[in-house]
Amino acid sequence: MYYVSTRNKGDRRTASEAIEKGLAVDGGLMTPEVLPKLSHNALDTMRDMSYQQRAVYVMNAYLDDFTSSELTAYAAKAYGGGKFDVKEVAPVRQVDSNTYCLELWHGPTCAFKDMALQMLPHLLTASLKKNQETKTVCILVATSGDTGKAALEGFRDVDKTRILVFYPKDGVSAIQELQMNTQEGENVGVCSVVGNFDDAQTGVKKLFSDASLRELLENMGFFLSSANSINWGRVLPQIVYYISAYCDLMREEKIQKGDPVNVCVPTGNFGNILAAYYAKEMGVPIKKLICASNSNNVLTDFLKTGIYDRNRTFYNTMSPSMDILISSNLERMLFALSGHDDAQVREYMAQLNETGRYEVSKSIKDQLGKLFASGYCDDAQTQKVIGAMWKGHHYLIDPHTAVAFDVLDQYRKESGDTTPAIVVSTASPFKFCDNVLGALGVSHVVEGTGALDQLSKLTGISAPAPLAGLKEKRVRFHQSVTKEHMKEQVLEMLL
Ligand SMILES: N[C@@H](CCOP(=O)(O)O)C(=O)O
Repeated sequence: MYYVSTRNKGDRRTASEAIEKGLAVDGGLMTPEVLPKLSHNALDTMRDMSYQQRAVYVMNAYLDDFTSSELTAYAAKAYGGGKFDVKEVAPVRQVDSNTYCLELWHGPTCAFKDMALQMLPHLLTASLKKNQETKTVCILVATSGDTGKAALEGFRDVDKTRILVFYPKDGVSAIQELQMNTQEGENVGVCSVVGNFDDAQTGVKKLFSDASLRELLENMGFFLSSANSINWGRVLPQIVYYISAYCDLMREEKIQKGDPVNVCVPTGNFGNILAAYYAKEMGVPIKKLICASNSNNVLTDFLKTGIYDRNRTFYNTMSPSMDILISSNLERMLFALSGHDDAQVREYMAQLNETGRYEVSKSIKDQLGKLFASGYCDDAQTQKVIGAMWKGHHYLIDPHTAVAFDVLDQYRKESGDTTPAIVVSTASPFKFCDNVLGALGVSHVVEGTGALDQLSKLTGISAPAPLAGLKEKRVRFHQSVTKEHMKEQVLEMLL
């Protein structure tokens, strides 16, 4: 199978080339030329498999230049060896008669990004070898909180890699910031950017297209790649957990093979819900893809109207990982729904770049309407949902997950659709303990890591070990730059 740029189908690469480079040279996103379909007995076959085995089964269909035994070794390292605090890796928990929660935060950094960023380093380093790459890969990451830490942890001290993370100053939670700034490892760097996530992400994308930087780095023995979901190696492992969740529900006899389910995904950069779309296209009976946003509701409006317009107020919310107005992975969706019309995608992206706005064709709009439902939830409502979930179900959820539960509720009320739904839970509530405590009615929240103990005491639930251990960690990174100075920062961090 080959991968093509969403902006130029003529740019055709193997899987290992797509993963190694992260982004196409024209700024497009490398995307499978053809989506593989699950065979008619694939779900039955995977039903009784472990998460690791399912990951190999699914990834095999996409990665022609990797062998099954290579993928088996990566899956064992990524998801085994005690890296996840539950043996199921991505457990599905029943909340009520037709609502399930897919918990994706049992990994080393307590967010769903671990599901892909424990795998990507194996895929990327193998890709370097397969393509006889001698230079060191310099991975640039823009993060609104979760990707950064997961990427740092995944690539920490990985041979032939350097990783540099940019996050928005004042745009991540206190725990997220501490997780990143205390990161250990010889090949890591972290820096805040004055501005919001879009500033950081646009800044990183500019660095990718900066020919003089590329040349300079080449002379220093480096080349650039990405650990954001623009890299196909990030999206692929995320497809696995949707298929796995469906298999778990079959195994638990909550559903029969073929029964439809809805999925509700809190998303900002569109990578997580895009992975659910690919799972659906492969043959998982997903009926509606429900896209949940916070007050940065650019995706809600887009999916309802076909008009993408980022010219609006940017809000810093209590679900910061979704504080995004330029949603990178939508580009892959447009490529799929336009029938791989690279010229059309180029045109939309040029308009987005120049005016901050584009309107998709009627055909794309109609397809979006059939595939997706969308909604958003503000901070006040997010707090209420966290409180109600704890009171009603004794289930502690983080603000992003609360946004998804609320949007699912809105969808059900509006549509009357009672299809069993899987809500995607993207982060441990302890990552956002200050806001979670507030939602549970605590008026005096202790500063810093003390809030972890406070939440633990209040709920009787222990903080995940990697977060509880933050107290002992030394803060290593303090740098902050304006978006105009990110290039200098990259060079400085590499020296
Ligand atoms: N929510 C993300 C933003 C970056 O998204 P990604 O899917 O491209 O990694 C974060 O937590 O950093």
